[in-house]
Amino acid sequence: MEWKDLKGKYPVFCYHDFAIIESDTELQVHFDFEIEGLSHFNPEFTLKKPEGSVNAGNLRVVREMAFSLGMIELISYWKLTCSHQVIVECGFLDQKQIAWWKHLYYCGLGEFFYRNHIDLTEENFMDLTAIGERAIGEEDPRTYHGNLIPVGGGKDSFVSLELLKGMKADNDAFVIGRVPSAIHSAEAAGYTGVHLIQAERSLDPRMLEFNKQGYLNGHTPFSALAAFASCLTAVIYGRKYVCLSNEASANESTIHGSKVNHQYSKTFEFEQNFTRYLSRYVTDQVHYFSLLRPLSELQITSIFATLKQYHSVFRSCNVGQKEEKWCGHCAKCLFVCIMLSAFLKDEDLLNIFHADMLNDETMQDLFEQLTGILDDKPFECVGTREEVNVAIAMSIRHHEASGTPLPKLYEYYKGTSYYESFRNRTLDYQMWNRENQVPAEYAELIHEKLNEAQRIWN
Ligand SMILES: CC(=O)N[C@H]1[C@@H](OP(=O)(O)OP(=O)(O)OC[C@H]2O[C@@H](n3ccc(=O)[nH]c3=O)[C@H](O)[C@@H]2O)O[C@H](CO)[C@@H](O)[C@@H]1O[C@H](C)C(=O)N[C@@H](C)C(=O)N[C@@H](CCC(=O)O)C(=O)O
Ligand SMILES: Nc1ncnc2c1ncn2[C@@H]1O[C@H](COP(=O)(O)OP(=O)(O)OP(=O)(O)O)[C@@H](O)[C@H]1O
Repeated sequence: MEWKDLKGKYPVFCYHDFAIIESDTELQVHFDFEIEGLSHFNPEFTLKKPEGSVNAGNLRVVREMAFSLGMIELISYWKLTCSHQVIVECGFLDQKQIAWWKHLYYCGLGEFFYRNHIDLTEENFMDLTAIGERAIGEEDPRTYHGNLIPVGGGKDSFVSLELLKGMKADNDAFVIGRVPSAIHSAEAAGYTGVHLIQAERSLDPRMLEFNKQGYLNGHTPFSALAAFASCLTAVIYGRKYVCLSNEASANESTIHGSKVNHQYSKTFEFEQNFTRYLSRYVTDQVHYFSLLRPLSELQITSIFATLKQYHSVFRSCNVGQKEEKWCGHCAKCLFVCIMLSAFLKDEDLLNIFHADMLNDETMQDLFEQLTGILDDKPFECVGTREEVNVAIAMSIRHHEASGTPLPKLYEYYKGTSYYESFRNRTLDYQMWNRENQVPAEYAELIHEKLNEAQRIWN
């Protein structure tokens, strides 16, 4: 279906309402969205409550968070028709908030617009109005403490779990959805029982049905959803810090020379905007930051490569996520394999991935996209072109020093001009991206781990 036709046929999208349904053990938020003339959509978000907790739904902060969660959920339904007018009936937004949400939607849907050839601007893609009231309710009398650690199941969250293990008594791991690798990762790091918080998020099946019929579909900013969901959870559990594992490398755009970034809601720009919004409009008790923000993917991998006890558990592959396996064919699998090849031997890589990707010539296109030989990066959560090249150069040197034959993709790489540019490059363990919001006491933990990794690998 053509986006212009759909936009014309369905001009109005409504966020009618959100309802907090609460029992002694559970808090559920039920949303009501509608594309006028097409359908209502009623997704839900469900969270187990801590034992002995009071009625959270009476708190202003919980109502404001639940409303905001709906503001980010709605984008998955809005994208079916890209309706011009979006009317929010169940909450109030001032002009700054309206601009804030439009910026998030526009950048977070950058890949969706690009791949569907939708040439709208941030000014004209949507007219957002809010005609409801600001959330009211009791103020929260508690003082929050401890860490909530959202876990995705890949190497990055393992590094955060490891960095924060000294504070374990005051930590909770948090997983959205039934993601087996994430649940097993948290468990492997010792987070079980009440310290493993799981949230259920349902997608309205009518949206999935419209997808099948050919309505518009594409990437949505899942990490922005994770930001709101984890902060709501931090409020319910009285946790002060929400410690994400997004890295500096996420800031690089996917499409060369443009701002289109698959990982927009993992960027520092989003993190800063989000924390400002949170403290101004919702709560100043929760501090959302990414613990790994000062680091590159290669630095993170240097730490993860030392955590051998987790090598059989972690899964970074989004394709095989539901079956808890590495698909062995996607950009993320190849990217993680290249990163680890800078530190681990070929047989260790085979044990992890059960696929010999570096000898698989069908991976050459993805390999060229990751290195920058081709202009655009794959639409996946992968690191910068530069660090991919540095990892390959490091691995080639290790192979040559030990007299091990080079895998086919690295043999091919040696014949490209990229090899000449990168052949002597190595990881700078002490590199520290200053664009971060990591509290000083946590930064110290990262420095210690980096030094340890440097001692092991040098
Ligand atoms: C697509 C997505 O975000 N999936 C996350 C979701 O998985 P779920 O099982 O609920 O849905 P899917 O089977 O993946 O999708 C079914 C259809 O529904 C549409 N859809 C899905 C989610 C959504 O928020 N909006 C939608 O419209 C979709 O278009 C399909 O037609 O929840 C899981 C946790 O419960 C996440 O783990 C799933 O994330 C996937 C692994 C995934 O690949 N996500 C990509 C968006 C992705 O690239 N994720 C990045 C984050 C990038 C970012 O900008 O935030 C990453 O994981 O590194
Ligand atoms: N289903 C989820 N539940 C809770 N938090 C999540 C979920 N998916 C992702 N996150 C959060 O977003 C961060 C970034 O996601 P991403 O998938 O890039 O990281 P990862 O799974 O930790 O590692 P990798 O980059 O190797 O996949 C995670 O580290 C985690 O903090």
